[in-house]
Amino acid sequence: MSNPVYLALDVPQLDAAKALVEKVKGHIGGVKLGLEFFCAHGTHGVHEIAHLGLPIFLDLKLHDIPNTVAGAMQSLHVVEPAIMTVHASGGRAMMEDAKAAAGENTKVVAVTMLTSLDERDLERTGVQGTPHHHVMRLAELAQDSGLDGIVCSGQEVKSVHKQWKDGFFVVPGLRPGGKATGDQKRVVTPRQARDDGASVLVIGRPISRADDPLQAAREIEATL
Ligand SMILES: O=c1ccn([C@@H]2O[C@H](COP(=O)(O)O)[C@@H](O)[C@H]2O)c(=O)[nH]1
Repeated sequence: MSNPVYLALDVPQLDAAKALVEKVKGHIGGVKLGLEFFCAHGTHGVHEIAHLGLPIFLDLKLHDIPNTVAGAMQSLHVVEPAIMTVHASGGRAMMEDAKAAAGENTKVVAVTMLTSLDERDLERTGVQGTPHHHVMRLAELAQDSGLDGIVCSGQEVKSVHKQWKDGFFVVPGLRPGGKATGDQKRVVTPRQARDDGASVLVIGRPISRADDPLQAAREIEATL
């Protein structure tokens, strides 16, 4: 089985980002580039990281009207990402159009509820119910919209996997035992998420901010 760990490369300098990937590359399965990286380096930066030879997950969490999101997906064909994200709360038409506009080798997955939020945060945005209920509802919508899978926390992935047998599940908010959670609220260990059905494990700061990123990546790999 290939390594499910995608390193979240939330590093502003391109040279530092490339050096980090070179260092840990034998112990990860892919690289996740998000807003911080893309706003600083755009498609040029994505190409530079892609040249290092690992699959690219472009996590831009697109959320706009269907026509705009479809246009953005088309513009991003040039970087041929293996995985891309849109927000499930953008609705069915937006997700359908995003999938139709994506490159044929790109999996499109929908962010359900950010792992930095808990039930109280949900309530404050006017949504009633538990995170579990909210994620299950948005997962069903993403599936009905023809997407490949969703992004959810490790606390929901087991239930989602039962409901959507062949779905592709991306799980961030992962912390090896005892590591600082920072801004993440719905957290599990990488091993727990993998055992519960995650297809991709997104891990950033536990590797990128470790005193020794290579050792941190090796230790995580050894738990899987
Ligand atoms: O719900 C979500 C969706 C995306 N993310 C992204 O994953 C990484 C997590 O980084 P850590 O340093 O391991 O916390 C980050 O790039 C987020 O943008 C998420 O955390 N939660």
